[in-house]
Amino acid sequence: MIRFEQVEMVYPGAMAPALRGVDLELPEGELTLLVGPSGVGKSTLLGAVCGLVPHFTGGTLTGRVTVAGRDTRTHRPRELADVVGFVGQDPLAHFVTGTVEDELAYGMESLGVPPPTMRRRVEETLDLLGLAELRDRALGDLSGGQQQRVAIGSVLTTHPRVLVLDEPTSALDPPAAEEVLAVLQRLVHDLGTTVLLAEHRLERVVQYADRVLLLPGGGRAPVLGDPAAVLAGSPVRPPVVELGRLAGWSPLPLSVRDARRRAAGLRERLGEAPVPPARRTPDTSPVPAVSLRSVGVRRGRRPVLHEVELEVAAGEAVALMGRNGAGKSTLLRTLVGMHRATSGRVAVDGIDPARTAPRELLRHVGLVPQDPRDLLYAETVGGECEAADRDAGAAPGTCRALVDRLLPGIDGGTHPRDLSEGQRLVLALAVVLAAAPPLLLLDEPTRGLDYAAKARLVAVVRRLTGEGHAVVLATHDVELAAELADRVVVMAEGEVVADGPTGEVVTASPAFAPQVAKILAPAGWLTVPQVAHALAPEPRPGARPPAPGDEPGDEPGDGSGDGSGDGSGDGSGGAVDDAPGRGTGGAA
Ligand SMILES: Nc1ncnc2c1ncn2[C@@H]1O[C@H](COP(=O)(O)OP(=O)(O)OP(=O)(O)O)[C@@H](O)[C@H]1O
Ligand SMILES: Nc1ncnc2c1ncn2[C@@H]1O[C@H](COP(=O)(O)OP(=O)(O)OP(=O)(O)O)[C@@H](O)[C@H]1O
Repeated sequence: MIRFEQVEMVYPGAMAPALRGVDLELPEGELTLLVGPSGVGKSTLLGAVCGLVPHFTGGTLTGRVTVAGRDTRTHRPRELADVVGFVGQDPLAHFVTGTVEDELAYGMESLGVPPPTMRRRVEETLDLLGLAELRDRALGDLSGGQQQRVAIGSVLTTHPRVLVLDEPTSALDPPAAEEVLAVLQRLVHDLGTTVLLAEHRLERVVQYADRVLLLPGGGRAPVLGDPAAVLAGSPVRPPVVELGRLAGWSPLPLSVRDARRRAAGLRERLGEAPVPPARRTPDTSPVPAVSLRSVGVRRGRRPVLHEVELEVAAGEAVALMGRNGAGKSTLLRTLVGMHRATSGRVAVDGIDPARTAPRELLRHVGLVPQDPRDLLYAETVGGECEAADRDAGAAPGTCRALVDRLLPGIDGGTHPRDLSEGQRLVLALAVVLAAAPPLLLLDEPTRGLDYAAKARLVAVVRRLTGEGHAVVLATHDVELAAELADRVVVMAEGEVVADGPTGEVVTASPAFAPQVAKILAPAGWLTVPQVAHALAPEPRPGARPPAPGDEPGDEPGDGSGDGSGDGSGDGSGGAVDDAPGRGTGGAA
């Protein structure tokens, strides 16, 4: 159905091809999961299937890509629209109408679907994606996850034979992600739709995949095959596979269910090993990093936050979780003064952010927004980093060093617009981390990040909390919350509905539980590094067990720091083989 013949793609002005030697065929009626390190070329490959590459991006595509027999280089995206539906990484950029309902209908209108059919499909899709209440809403006034749902819905209504989706669940809350994936699987099984989907959070998707297509990077050829077989040799692996490797299970499990069936022996081995206690809550400094008292916030005329109470101490890492539209981003934006509280009191590092000049505010708090583009203004990565160092009064080179540490191989001359999703996020993170304000706010900070980059981010943030910085992150990534947060705050409908130690909150609901917690329940393990540490045959003298959030090899005094040392520097995201769980005495 989708065929690549010796495909190579070079972007304008690029030194090296973004794709090389892709020669394979994806058969009809299967769900293929596209995986690989950040910046390796996944979006480029998807773009070549729907024609955006090279028609809209420019550059030179050699070889041939055909979809249902049509050559995507000689057919423009419009001429492929009756066959291929595409959901991109940035929904807002692809929206063509103003409201939710219009957007769901637009694709069908352009394909000439009869009005009664259109009406029926719009209603079905509104229900399917939980959008019924939002049908008249302006697209720009939706939360990130709500926008992503609309983007997916607008493509589903056209019933394409081929569906191409780029990280389609990256902004979705865990239950919504499951629903979307179940819908895609039903299309594949019932209608024979061909689905090609790129995703970093393999723990969410791999059990739905018929095949996995791996772009390993570093000049190695793509690998297409059975999911378990491909992931066994893949540089990117979900926690369930990491745990399987650690325990020596063969074949490797792909789902929590498979793993649970095999976990008896591992449970026994772990036996009496103490589950590491939650990290010591840091001493409360006289000035809390965040203090919200009965805070209410409106957006437009809509009340969005109600009576929010929240206190975050210096040195704490707090994860905000909760459904799409619950108010997480609004809360973070309120903490940097972008929204003014209509009631209650907001204090950040002792000041009211809505009444503080931006320059002064920078010294107290920094936000990495949900869309990192909102933070980036310079023409090049290098320029952005220099400006960040200047604004923050940091030593020259600070920001650039952070970029290299999080994701090696990003060229300083690249325009931020031309970065891959993960590369751009890393740049925005580095800009804010370079300033190292007392309070760091991260809104969904893992989109586009491979496991290795995520682990390095955890290490960087951990070091900052260790130095007394407070971190609040809004995230749907339950694995990240388990690794990074001391505390989890759950929001619903603009209110705080739960607030407690990570281990307690995430295991209280299957929606928030990380894979390891599900596999080894009722014991309290949350992450692979914790389990690896407990199994390590000879713990070094004086080594403490890792707490949630610690990265392998990031123990005090161990000097191995960020677990990198991978930098292949080829722009392929390089860091391919240091995912969490390695180097911890993996007693497989
Ligand atoms: N429009 C463009 N112009 C120039 N270079 C680009 C452009 N788009 C992407 N690139 C480069 O091509 C490479 C592959 O990017 P791509 O977005 O395909 O990666 P990806 O695997 O999807 O990454 P991620 O996991 O971060 O989403 C990157 O090095 C990126 O900087
Ligand atoms: N500009 C706006 N005008 C009016 N309402 C808005 C606006 N932006 C967001 N909202 C609404 O405010 C509510 C909270 O949105 P917010 O972005 O804070 O949610 P969130 O918890 O961050 O969601 P997500 O997980 O999807 O990112 C949602 O119902 C959203 O539709």
